[in-house]
Amino acid sequence: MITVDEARALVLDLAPEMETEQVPLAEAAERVLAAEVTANRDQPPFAASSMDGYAVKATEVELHAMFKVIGEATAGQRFDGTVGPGQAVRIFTGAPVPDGADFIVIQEDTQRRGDLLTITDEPGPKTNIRPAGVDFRVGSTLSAPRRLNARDLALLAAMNVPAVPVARKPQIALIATGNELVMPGETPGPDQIIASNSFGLKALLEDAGAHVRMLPIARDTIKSLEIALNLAQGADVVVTIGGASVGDYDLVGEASEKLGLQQSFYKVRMRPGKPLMAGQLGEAAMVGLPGNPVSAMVCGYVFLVPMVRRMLGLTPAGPEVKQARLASPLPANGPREHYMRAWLGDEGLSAFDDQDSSLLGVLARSNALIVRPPHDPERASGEIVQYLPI
Ligand SMILES: Nc1nc2c(c(=O)[nH]1)N[C@H]1C(S)=C(S)[C@@H](COP(=O)(O)OP(=O)(O)OC[C@H]3O[C@@H](n4cnc5c(N)ncnc54)[C@H](O)[C@@H]3O)O[C@H]1N2
Ligand code: MOO
Repeated sequence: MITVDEARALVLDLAPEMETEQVPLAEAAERVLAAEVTANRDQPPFAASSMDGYAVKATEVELHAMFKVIGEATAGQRFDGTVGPGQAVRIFTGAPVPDGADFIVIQEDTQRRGDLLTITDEPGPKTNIRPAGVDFRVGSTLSAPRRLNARDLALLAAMNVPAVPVARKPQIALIATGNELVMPGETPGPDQIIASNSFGLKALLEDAGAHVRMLPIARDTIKSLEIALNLAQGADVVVTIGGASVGDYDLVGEASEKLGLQQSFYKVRMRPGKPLMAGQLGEAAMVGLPGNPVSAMVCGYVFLVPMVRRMLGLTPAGPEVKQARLASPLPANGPREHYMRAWLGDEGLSAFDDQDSSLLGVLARSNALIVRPPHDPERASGEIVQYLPI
């Protein structure tokens, strides 16, 4: 059986690179910027007042100094003249600083009667002027690749960039398999349960930047699986859930091989997630996840999210392994790399007692997966271990 790292490398090899498409800025949130963007203007494009007040000459600023107000500068309409000795221009936040002025006295420090302005409080040394280009200049760049967040979008808008090149969203088709499954909201028969994995995986993969299409549940027959796999055509990645193990009704491998799957690997030395399968199915990459709900989700974090990141051109593709102190001890690990559901709090990491791979409740109460190497010995409280934030 191959290791998790080997399996992830093979999965990443299957991940197709996405082309670039242009999207309007208003639709670019969370998309992956595919090429560096360059500002073609300075911001602010002129020296601007940062306060409401009066533009004067700095050398004339002192308590009780008096000025004649000769005009007004607003945000959007500059004062065209020049501020001379003894003169002031009424100015508002964001307005261009008039020629001849190099200091803004805030209005709270002044008293005005008609055109006569007096400084009534010590203004202090701050000029209240934002130099031209202090935020960014022509040629400033926003680097790529990057997932565009709210802050990036505000900056791009200020740069006057109306549309951006982004990586096309990977299209992922999700196929739940099993005679026992019905959709949430349906009435299950006495031996049936609700298909849950697709919902967790859809949220996880869309959060990573993919577009996910949930296909109808496939039943445990070759024919039904073939129909579902055919419906998945057009997807960049086809993900099946369940039917991956060795039981008589675990037919995903057989059905996909009938359709021409070139298998890359089957089974990984990990827990949960052992019966993972991956390969190339026509134009698409295919990943067959184990059906146990936690196994499917853990494989989502460990393999599918990295795959989406690779397709989007993000680096590193692999999950970010962190380190933290154990708040409670851990038993020795077995031969498989173990991803243990855990809670990371102020005291450190605590693994949940029951790690059975059917327990979604435990997964929902977790915010970390402790990563245990094969044959890791017992660990005491206070020891440092590796974990994935989830
Ligand atoms: N004799 C062996 N039995 C099993 C082995 C093994 O090595 N030898 N491996 C076990 C491990 S580990 C796992 S993981 C599971 C994987 O099984 P499958 O991928 O074949 O999954 P199913 O049998 O179809 O389902 C397992 C379990 O999960 C439930 N399930 C399936 N799909 C969904 C879904 N979309 N939403 C919610 N729950 C789902 C299903 O009802 C079963 O309870 O095999 C072990 N067996
Ligand atoms: O590999 Mo299974 O996923 O341990 O439950």
